[in-house]
Amino acid sequence: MSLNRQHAFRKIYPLRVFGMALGGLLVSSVLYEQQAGWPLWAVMVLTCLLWPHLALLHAHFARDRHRAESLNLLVDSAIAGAWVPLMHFCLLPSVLLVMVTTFDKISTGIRGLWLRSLPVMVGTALLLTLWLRPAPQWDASLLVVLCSLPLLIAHTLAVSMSSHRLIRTVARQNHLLEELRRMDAHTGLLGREPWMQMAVECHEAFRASGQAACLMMIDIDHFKLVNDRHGHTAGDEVIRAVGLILRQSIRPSDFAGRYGGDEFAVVCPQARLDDALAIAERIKSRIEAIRVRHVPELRVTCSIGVALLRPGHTDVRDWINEADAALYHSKDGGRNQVRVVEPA
Ligand SMILES: Nc1nc2c(ncn2[C@@H]2O[C@H](COP(=O)(O)OP(=O)(O)OP(=O)(O)O)[C@@H](O)[C@H]2O)c(=O)[nH]1
Repeated sequence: MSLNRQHAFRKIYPLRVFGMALGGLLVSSVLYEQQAGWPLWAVMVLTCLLWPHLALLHAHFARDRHRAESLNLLVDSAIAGAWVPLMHFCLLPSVLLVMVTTFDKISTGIRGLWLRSLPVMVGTALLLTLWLRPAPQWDASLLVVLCSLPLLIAHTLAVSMSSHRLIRTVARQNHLLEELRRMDAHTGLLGREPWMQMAVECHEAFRASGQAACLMMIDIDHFKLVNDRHGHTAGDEVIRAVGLILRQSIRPSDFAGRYGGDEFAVVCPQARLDDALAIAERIKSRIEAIRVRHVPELRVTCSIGVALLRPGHTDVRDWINEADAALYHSKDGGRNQVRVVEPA
């Protein structure tokens, strides 16, 4: 049983005190209009003013507080049902009490609670009707209408506010889920597909408005050896460190993704080749400085290929291929370097 469910009664307590007090105002107006005797006034004090505190004590001292609070909620329904015949079926307050109590059950989110509460409410109303046989007095005076308003307004406001909160929470969580779906969990960089999507958009912007951009492919050198010599845990730490370095080395407008196992890709929109080369050199030297805990002798380098977006790149694949070709030149040239393929 979750801690939250066990402590829900504390959250319900002030709402019950407030709601029952407004219900008490409504019931009192009917009792006043119908010139009820003291026993009914005593029942009103017990059910509307004392009951919320008794419910708190009941849940607080129960072994299973969630179960006790569920029972309290059913007692709320029994009270609402009882007041229908006790108010001689006065239409407006009766409907209001029944509706508010039922909506409250639905809004607890406890599965089937409102359905279980209905027979309790109807049963109590029926029993008291059979016992007391009250003569119906359907009409509500202006005083009763006025005394219904606080409960009606407060309940509508409370329901709207809680739906508003719920909608905002769901929207926030959806946004977070979408972010997580786009991210590579290991490095905090974009996953390959979302990165590719953004690269396509950048390529389209270039075709539409000639907006310059550079792309770099980054591959860790001899990473298989890192794994073989120092173990996969050390390899994983290197991958994580490279992810962090990329995030810290690029400009806010750039975006970096994990392209494959030990291969990363960065797009720098509105960057000239010189700007991109400066970023690439920064990344290269920061990767050289990586040190892994427990493996002080481990040294890491990377090779980087950079390509400027050109009209000859008919789609994003051409652009990536050119950066890849530059990366292979860098590997062939002895690794740990940044290369650009000079356009033919
Ligand atoms: N520890 C770890 N290893 C990975 C991960 N992803 C890929 N690898 C390993 O990275 C290695 C990549 O090796 P290769 O692409 O063959 O090349 P390399 O050893 O880096 O050599 P060069 O690229 O030619 O310098 C493979 O052995 C993969 O198993 C990962 O997330 N963690």
